[in-house]
Parts: sequence; structure tokens; C-alpha cells
Amino acid sequence: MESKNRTEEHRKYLELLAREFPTQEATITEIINLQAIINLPKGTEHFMSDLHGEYEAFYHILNNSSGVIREKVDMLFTETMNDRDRKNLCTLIYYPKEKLDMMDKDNPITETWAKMTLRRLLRLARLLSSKYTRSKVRKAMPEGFRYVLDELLHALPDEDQNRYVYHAKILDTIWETGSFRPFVYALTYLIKRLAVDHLHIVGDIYDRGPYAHKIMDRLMVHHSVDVQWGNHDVLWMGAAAGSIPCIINVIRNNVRYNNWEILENGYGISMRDFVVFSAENYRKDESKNALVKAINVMLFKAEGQAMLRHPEFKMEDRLLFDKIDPVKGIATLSDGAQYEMNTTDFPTYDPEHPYEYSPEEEKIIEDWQWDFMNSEALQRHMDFFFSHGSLYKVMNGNLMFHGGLPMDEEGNFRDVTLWGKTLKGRAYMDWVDHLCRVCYRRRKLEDQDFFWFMWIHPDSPVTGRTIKTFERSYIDDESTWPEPQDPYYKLHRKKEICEKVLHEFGLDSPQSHIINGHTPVKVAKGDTPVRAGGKEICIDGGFCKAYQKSTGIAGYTLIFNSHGIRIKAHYPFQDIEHVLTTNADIDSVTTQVEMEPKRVMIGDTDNGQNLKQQISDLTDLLKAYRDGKIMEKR
Ligand SMILES: O=P(O)(O)OC[C@H]1O[C@](O)(COP(=O)(O)O)[C@@H](O)[C@@H]1O
Ligand SMILES: [Mn+2]
Repeated sequence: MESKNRTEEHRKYLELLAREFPTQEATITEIINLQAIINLPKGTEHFMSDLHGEYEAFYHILNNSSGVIREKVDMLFTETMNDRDRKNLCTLIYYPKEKLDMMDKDNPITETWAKMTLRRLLRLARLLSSKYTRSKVRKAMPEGFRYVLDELLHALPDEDQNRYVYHAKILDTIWETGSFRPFVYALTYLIKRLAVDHLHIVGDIYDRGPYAHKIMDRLMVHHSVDVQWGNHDVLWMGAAAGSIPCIINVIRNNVRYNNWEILENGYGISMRDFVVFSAENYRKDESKNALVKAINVMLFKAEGQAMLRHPEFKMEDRLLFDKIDPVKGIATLSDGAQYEMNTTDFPTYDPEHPYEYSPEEEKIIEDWQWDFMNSEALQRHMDFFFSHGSLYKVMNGNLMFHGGLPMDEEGNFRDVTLWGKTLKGRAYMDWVDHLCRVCYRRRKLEDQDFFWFMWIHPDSPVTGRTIKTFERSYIDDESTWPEPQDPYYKLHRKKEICEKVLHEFGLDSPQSHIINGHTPVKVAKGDTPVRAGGKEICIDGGFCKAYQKSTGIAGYTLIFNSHGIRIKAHYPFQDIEHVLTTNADIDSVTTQVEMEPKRVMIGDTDNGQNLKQQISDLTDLLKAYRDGKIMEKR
């Protein structure tokens, strides 16, 4: 009975498939196409993490494809071009418009140079396209020049003399019709598009740096990308869903780094009333910034209220704002120890009701909540996190997440009770991912609070530490600042723990890795991104300028192609202007993490498994046509 049902279901499925492939020829063509694809080398995946608003560095690394374009240019042209010319060619590929503008200003571009450059770009595009089917390359081409590009890329010019003449004629026409520039734009776009097949962002796009909104706009037009949520991203989701403690944390993170543009111009969040309120109510006689003093007070009130609403979060020891002496400037921490505070400026503090907002604070907060919830751009960016993102992702043998999983000291997955369910390991991660999605849509008070839990709580998979914003804000004695972390963040340096985590997610291959961010790799202090016998790779390398002193570099990209995994450590990036005038690239150091025992083909990837299934279904369909069980439609 069971198997009869299955046969019946399969037949129905084949009938649906027959709508798309109505004849034997159509079916055979598709089988051949898919067979060809699975025998190509796997496409290149790039991974980046902890971008923290550094749009320019991010954009440059996108443009230079993490340094891969430079490698290919060197590979093809070291014999025939000197170093300077190769660098010039790279800069042209990265920033074609700006580079051509600059060249034109000095000397008009000559026909000879233009044609030589086009030939070089075409050779490069040909090299990069060799890993893809012709159809995929065609789809990757900008529409306007698709036909010409296709002609020029396929059938190599040295195949025969006629081809060569034909290609030369096309180049003549491009020059004569004044299409050189748009053609260079199209070709350089294609080169960049082919150099990276898929991009993973392992969290923390937002905060500290100024232009996270521009990063989001760029990611939203990327051809193939996914995001694993970071704690800062989740904080912004919560703010967009109307959570007041999340909103105030967002404002605080950006006020402290002077990022007005993202708030005001990026998302239309008005800071005016808040600025006026701070100036009128907070003293100027201290070195402390009035805006920071004002936002801190609002934060500890909002967070105190949230803790009181949620005794189940068990955060009593973080209820510290009611235990201050605002006049003497003394804070009492949960262990009873007292510390001098760095300010006594608390104009809105009511000792009877320490967690209540003043009427002015209340009004500002209400307006912000409206702004966040009604910012079209912000809502669009956050929607993208849900359509293209998740808490974790498993792909081609790798497990990606921003932070970690709750563990005990022995390395067992630790139970967490959240919204009525007690779970651990992967089941807990799935539950948290699910709750984020539900809460983002529903947006009731408890839904909003859930995002704040995700930002602040040691049990949150994207945070995993006790956040000490109170101590870091008010107490200069830095011995109170360290934020104890979940045991996971120590244990994940052991190979057997990583293997256990990977196993939990169905990954048992020797070529599996955990890829994460969240804790900056302090290269300057001898730390390395590859740990646990190669099982754990942390790529939080400090795109964030504020952290570059401790990391010593300016970000990592991990590159996983058919030959294996490499890491590129990038050195600090100045700005685009500097690249254009000096051809400076972001220098990078490459480390081979792992070589594949044999070249990885598409058939070996997760997508390859789907394709093989499709081939098998199409083969069944072909048989059904031949046996007369399904009729062809011509
Ligand atoms: O995910 P990240 O980048 O570690 O950010 C979270 C950390 O940021 C902090 O809020 C400190 O921020 P700043 O470095 O900007 O002062 C810590 O309290 C917290 O642990
Ligand atoms: Mn983080």
C-alpha cells in the first residue's frame, strides 16, 4: 500500500515535470546540461564577517574579489606586462568609471590602448568563465552587451584566422561607435561576477563603523549571498520591530561612534529632540559627552524595565541602576563591592522610581519607536536578513554561525528554557531561529523583548557572554569590565569539541569546519584564525577600525574553491581615492588552510546532490515517454 502510494506520487510528480519538459528532446537536452554542470569544478565561495559598517573596505574587497583578481592577472600577464601595468589593469577592473575618468583627464585614451585593454580583459574573462557552463556565463553578462560578449568569449580567437578577423572587427566597431566605456563597464562587471560564485557574511554588518546601510544596499543587489545573523544585526532587527531597549542600544552604539548619517539620512531617524534634550539637561562641565550621558541613563532604565518584565531571564544581578548613589557617585555591583562612578550627572534620576523615564525621555523614545518601525529603508534591510539570512547555515560541509552554542564546562550542550521549551544543541538553534522570525512579524511587547534577550543574554547563540555595559559606562576601574563568556568560547579550540558540534549538524567529513566570527582574532598577540586542528576558523579580523589596534589586521576573507580553503588577511585600507591615484590595493597575506584530497566538482557539493536527483527524475520522465506512460506534447 505504502509503496503503491509512493509510485502514484512519483507519477504525479513526473506529470508536473512534463509540463516543463514536454518532449523527449527537451528532457534529453536538460539531462545533458545537468550532467555537464556536475562535472565542472565547484564554484568559489567567499566568507566575510564582522564588517561593522566599514563600507569602503568591504566594497573594495568585493571589487578585488578578496585579491583573487590580482592573482589571475598575475597568472596570465606576468610574462608580458610589468608590475605597474598589471596594477593599473587591476584598478581598472575594480573601479572602471573612476579609473577611466582619471586617465581621460590626463591624456585622451588612444585606440591602440583601448583595444589592447579590451583584449586583456577578454582573456581574463575567458579564464574565469572556464569554470562555468556557457549558459551560466551568458546569464551573468549585463544584458546590453550579452550577445557581443558571448561572441567574443567563446570560440577562442586563435582557433582560426577567420575567427580572429571577426573578433578584430567587433573590437573596431566597439571603438568606432564610441562604446568603449560601456563595454569596459560590462566586461569588468562580468569579471568580478565570475570571480566569486557565492558570498557568505557571517554576521555583524552593523554598528561601530558608519555605513552599514550602504553595505546592505550592496548585498541586496549581489548575485548570490547569504547572511548568518550577528548580535549587532539582531539588535537592529529588534529595533526595527519596535523594541525600546534595542532601539536605545542602537542609538547608543552609534552616538558613541558619531554615526549620524546612518540614523538620520540612512533611515530617517530624527536625533534633533534628543540632542536638544541632552544639551539642556546634562552638564557641560565634565569631560563626558552629554549625549552619551543622556543615552546611558535611558538605556539602563529601558533595560531595567525589561529585566523586571522577564524574571525568567534570571538577570537580577544585572539590575544595577537602582543601586547607585547618584549624588555621591557610587555604584554597588551584585557582589556588594562598591566603585566610584565617573559621573554624578543624573538629572532625570528618581531614587523612588529609578527605572521610570522622565516625560521628556518618554516622548523621545516614543518618537524613535515610530521612526524605527516606519523607516521604509530599515524595514527593507531587515526583511533581507530574513529572506537571505538565518541563525546558522550548513553548506558544502561547513557550518557557519556568528557566535556559538550554549555548553557546560564539560563540553556538553547545555539546556536552555526559552518560551516554554527546554532545548539544547541544534534543536535550540532551530528554535531560536524560528522565534526570531515569528517575533519579527508579530511585534508584540514580548516579541520585541525577545530581540533584546538575543542581544544581551549569555544564553543567546549570537552573544554568549554577560554584557557589562553598566560597568563599561560608569566605572573607570577596568577590572570590572571583562565579560565572562560561555564555556563554548574556550572549548571550541579543541578538535573533539568542534567535531561534536559538527556532528550535531550532520557534518562528519574530515573536510568539515565551523566558520564563525564574533570574537576578534588578536593576531598582534599571536592568536590565529585557524584553530582546533583546522576544525574551527574564526574570521573576525577587524574590518572594524576601532578594533584594528588589537587585531593588527583589517579583516579576513576565507576562500573555498575546488582546490581547498585559503584565508586572506587584509591590511588596512585607506580609501578609494588612494587606490586610484597610487594603484594601491589592499595588500593581503594568504594562508592555505587545507587542500582537498581531490578537486571538488559541482557533483560533490550540496547543490550537486540536488542536480543528481533532478537527473534521476528526468531519466524517469524519459522512460515514461518511451514506455508510453506519459504522452509527449508537441
Ligand atoms: O559582537 P561584538 O562585536 O563583540 O560586540 C559586542 C560587544 O560590544 C560591547 O558593547 C562594547 O562595544 P564597544 O567596543 O563599541 O565599546 C561589549 O559590551 C560587547 O561585548
Ligand atoms: Mn558579534
